[in-house]
Amino acid sequence: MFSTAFLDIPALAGASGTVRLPGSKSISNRVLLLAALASGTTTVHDLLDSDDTRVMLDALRALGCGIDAAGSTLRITGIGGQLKPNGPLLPLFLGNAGTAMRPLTAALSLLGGEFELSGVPRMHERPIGDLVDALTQLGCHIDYLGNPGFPPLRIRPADHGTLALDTPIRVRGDVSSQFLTALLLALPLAAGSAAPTLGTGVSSLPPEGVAPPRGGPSAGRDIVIEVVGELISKPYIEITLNLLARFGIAVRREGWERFTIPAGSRYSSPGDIHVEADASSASYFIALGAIATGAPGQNSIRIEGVGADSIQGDIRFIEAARQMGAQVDSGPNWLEVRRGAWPLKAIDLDANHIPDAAMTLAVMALYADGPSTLRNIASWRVKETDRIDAMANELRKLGATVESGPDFIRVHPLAQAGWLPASIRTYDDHRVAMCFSLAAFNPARVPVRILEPHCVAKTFPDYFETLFSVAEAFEVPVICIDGPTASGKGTLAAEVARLLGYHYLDSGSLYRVTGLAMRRAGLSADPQHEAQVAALAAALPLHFTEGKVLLAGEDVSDEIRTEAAGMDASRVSTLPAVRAALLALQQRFRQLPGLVADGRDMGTVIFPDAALKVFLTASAAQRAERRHKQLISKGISTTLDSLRSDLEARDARDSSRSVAPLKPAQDARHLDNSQLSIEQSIDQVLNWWQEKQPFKPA
Ligand SMILES: Nc1ncnc2c1ncn2[C@@H]1O[C@H](COP(=O)(O)OP(=O)(O)OP(=O)(O)O)[C@@H](O)[C@H]1O
Ligand SMILES: Nc1ccn([C@H]2C[C@H](O)[C@@H](COP(=O)(O)O)O2)c(=O)n1
Repeated sequence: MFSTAFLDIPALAGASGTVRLPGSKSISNRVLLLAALASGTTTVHDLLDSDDTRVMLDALRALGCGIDAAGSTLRITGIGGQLKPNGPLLPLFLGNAGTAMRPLTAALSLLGGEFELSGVPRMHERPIGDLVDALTQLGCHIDYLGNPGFPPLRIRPADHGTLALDTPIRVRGDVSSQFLTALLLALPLAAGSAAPTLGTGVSSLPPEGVAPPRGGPSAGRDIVIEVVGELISKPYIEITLNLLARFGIAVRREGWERFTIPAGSRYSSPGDIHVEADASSASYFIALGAIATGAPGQNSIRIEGVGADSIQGDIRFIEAARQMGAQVDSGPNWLEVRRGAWPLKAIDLDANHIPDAAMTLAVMALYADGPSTLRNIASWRVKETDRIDAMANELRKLGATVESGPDFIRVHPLAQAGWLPASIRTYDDHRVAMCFSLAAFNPARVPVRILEPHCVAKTFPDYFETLFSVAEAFEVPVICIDGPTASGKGTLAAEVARLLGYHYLDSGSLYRVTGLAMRRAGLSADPQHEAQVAALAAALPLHFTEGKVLLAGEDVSDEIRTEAAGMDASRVSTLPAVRAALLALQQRFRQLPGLVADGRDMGTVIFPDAALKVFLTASAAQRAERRHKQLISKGISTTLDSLRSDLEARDARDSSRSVAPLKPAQDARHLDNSQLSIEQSIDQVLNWWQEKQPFKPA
């Protein structure tokens, strides 16, 4: 995941290949709650691992569920609809996860116990009043701890004997379908008791030491929910009903107005359950297939984990994408998408059935042949942010003309000359971040800056990595930092790479490993061994992982850092055949979203077209002192004098060799950091980099 302050996506030329997407958020959090309420153990496969599922899991753990994770499989031992009695007040933090806040509010109101449910500030602006009204009408006790109608909430135990289950429970369906989902998921707690009943006559005794089952005299009867107002986002209700059925609750539906949970309903674990890949997340890659072309013969994006027969409503995004011109093929659990009509065809769509995925259409509209209108999307205004305003603002920054109203957005396409390089604000909304990445395919070849890209952690932590695995840039940006030994190149380059979210190449380590391999093979850095050492360099079984350098699986990170290994590297690097053998390996590090490379010839030979080249120096005295400190801190004893004469010898050899000598590139910027702190050097390089970027401040 990119945890940087911003992520610059260079202009993208095309995309092709296969992506496997993370599990559906909607299915994951519903399955987690149902598994928690059921008795027995449920094994969940391919669960989404994200912020929203993490807050749900934390809450369920706090409620007493057993949770064991192994790879992409999770085993949940449910509480069987029973809380341990007389627990203390339990505070539960639910982040910005509506799929946790709403259903847990309903379930905890019926479970008994005292709870305080809170979230991030935006969660405290997301309405929950209609659900609280429905639960209060039923006899549950919920208090607002902040603004009426919004979390945070305090929940106190309800008296199950007095729950008003004789009359239908009425809930509004026109603000968020999650209110109805919450009731459907939770109300079997009141219907599923096996205590004496009015309707079925079934009875049994609770196990010893466990609180009496929910329900009391009101249990054992059908529970009816009536929807007030036109129900929005119906496909999400279908997911809810589908999963309830998997857990043994067969809800009867009459139209979209009336839902009946049959008397005696009781959650029963299906044992194993698989989570489909997220259809809303698939929308970005369906759009990618529709917008981008790939190399000849690789002209499609294949999406694995979800197919057209998905139970998720957002799968109907495919219909909208097809309407805009995408060619979509599908099979069991896969989709394949390629560009059809180009430019895309403008669309006028009632997008009420695909509210989340429809945001992707708003960005696709920039590539269309006329204005596109998305209607009936008032729910966008009460999501992670006001998505109508957010999309309109950010699309305008790209240069687009956008009209919007209470429940619609109209986006005009952009001509090549109209595209602007924009810093996209993401409003802590994962979907804003993800869909605006598609703007990087613009024909004007301007880059796109995504601010706070880590917000994708809500549902798709590796979104950008997945995009970059199939996308191709016109040019991947490179920053080169060359200079003599111990000038601080590595320290500076690694930190600049981290702050920009770029890859990092420590080219010296390749020469150091070659020197080590040479020694181990009993060779020397002399012309008579040049071909053999070059052959070793060309086939180095090298692997970089978590800051370690592995040679044929062996961790050689420390061994290559000694002064003797540095000298060997310096010697081996004078051999032209070795340098040639390492050329392609170094250039392969140039990958999206960018690269920071340090060494001696990064700017002169390996990446001569780099956008920024820095030649870093410091006085020999300073460098010897820094290296001395560095070695002493590692417990290696040495003297300042010997270090200084070694580094001067190394500088002399590196600068005087015939091939790719250490020297500043003609267009390099010089930075003498003798009197600068590490932070000052980093700031200087980042300022130089920013000066080269076309983005206006956000
Ligand atoms: N501006 C600076 N001020 C003070 N110390 C610094 C500065 N930059 C780097 N250092 C310190 O100097 C030491 C050497 O830095 P570093 O290993 O990054 O140098 P290098 O140029 O990559 O060396 P080599 O080429 O030998 O790998 C480190 O301990 C680092 O913390
Ligand atoms: N691009 C490079 C990088 C390194 N070398 C050689 C010369 C150095 O003395 C030696 C070790 O490099 P360090 O790890 O100290 O950066 O490797 C080179 O020739 N070209």
